[in-house]
Amino acid sequence: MVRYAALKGLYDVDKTIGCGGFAKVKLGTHVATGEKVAIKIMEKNALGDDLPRVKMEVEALKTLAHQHVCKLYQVIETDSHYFMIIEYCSGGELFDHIVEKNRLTETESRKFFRQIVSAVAYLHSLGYAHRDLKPENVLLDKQQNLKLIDFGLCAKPKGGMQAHLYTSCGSPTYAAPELVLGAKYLGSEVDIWSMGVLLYALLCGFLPFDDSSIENLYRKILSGKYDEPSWLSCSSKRLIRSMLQTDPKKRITIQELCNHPWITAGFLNPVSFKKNTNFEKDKEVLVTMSAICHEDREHIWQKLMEGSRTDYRTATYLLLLDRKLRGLPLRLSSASRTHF
Ligand SMILES: O=C(Nc1ccc2c(c1)CCNCC2)c1ccc(-c2cn[nH]c2)cc1OCc1ccccc1
Repeated sequence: MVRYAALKGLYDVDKTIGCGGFAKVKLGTHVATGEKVAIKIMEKNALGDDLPRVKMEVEALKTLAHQHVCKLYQVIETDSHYFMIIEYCSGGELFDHIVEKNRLTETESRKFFRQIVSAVAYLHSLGYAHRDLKPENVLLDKQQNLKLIDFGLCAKPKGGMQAHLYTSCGSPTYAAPELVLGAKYLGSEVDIWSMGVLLYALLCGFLPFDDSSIENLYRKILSGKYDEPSWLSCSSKRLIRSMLQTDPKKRITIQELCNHPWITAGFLNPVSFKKNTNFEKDKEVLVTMSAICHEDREHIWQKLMEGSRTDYRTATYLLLLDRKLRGLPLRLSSASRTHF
């Protein structure tokens, strides 16, 4: 039987490109537009207690729309599987990019780090904390733009960003001292620490706290002591110190980070967390869709607004919008008429 009957006619499925803990990522093609996508496949009964993470990720990604957050186009749920149709990031992991170049220059690091800060500032402005920021969760698209992935651990505390979280999660190597201690913590503050580890990895090519034994790793994190290689500039060292601050109350905040001299050096303006992608109403895209499915534009837009934001119609709209933003002609296969 066709392995993924639920995708038939909607997405062509190609090779597997990644296997995470409870998910497999395959390359795919959105049939109606011919656009490439990533298909994250999760087997329900293999998810176990990871099931809430999937629901958390879907809910978060449905809300989030930012140029540096990996876009969710569609969610298909069957009795046995979840399929998440996600933005194609052919640049692979930022981690591989760093390893390949040994380490990045200050200018290159700044370009990537500004994009991370912009994405995290946007998350925090909506009351979300990622809580699992690490190089493996930062992908690059074809234009070397950064895309944050894996919102399975992101939290939107009920009491807003000042409410304390307790679940210890994420990977120890990037975990802040208060997380390691199992103390109560603020999602926003642990994200700043993880971004400090990320910035260190960009500039140095290795991690500030690393040890094969988990006890030694924890001891190093709690000490807050790490090497400062000779090639680090003074301003880089100052910025990293302000992020890898063991006392979360003394740690730099996301707002201060957006305006930090190291971040703004060479740029005209501080990092803004304004997203430049909205779910804005695009006439040309709606005209293209209405030509195929013989519905008028308003009716299509209405259904898009009312829909769950994770159906084939939404995927088609967003992928056409992406094509337009890349200056490509809008095209739809007439066979797709029956699907939205
Ligand atoms: O599009 C994604 N990945 C991806 C696509 C194309 C290519 C590569 C990678 C690099 C490998 N050579 C072929 C080119 C892609 C998109 C989203 C997600 C994703 C979003 N939430 N969770 C996962 C994961 C993705 O991948 C995982 C991956 C696979 C191989 C290496 C690096 C990364």
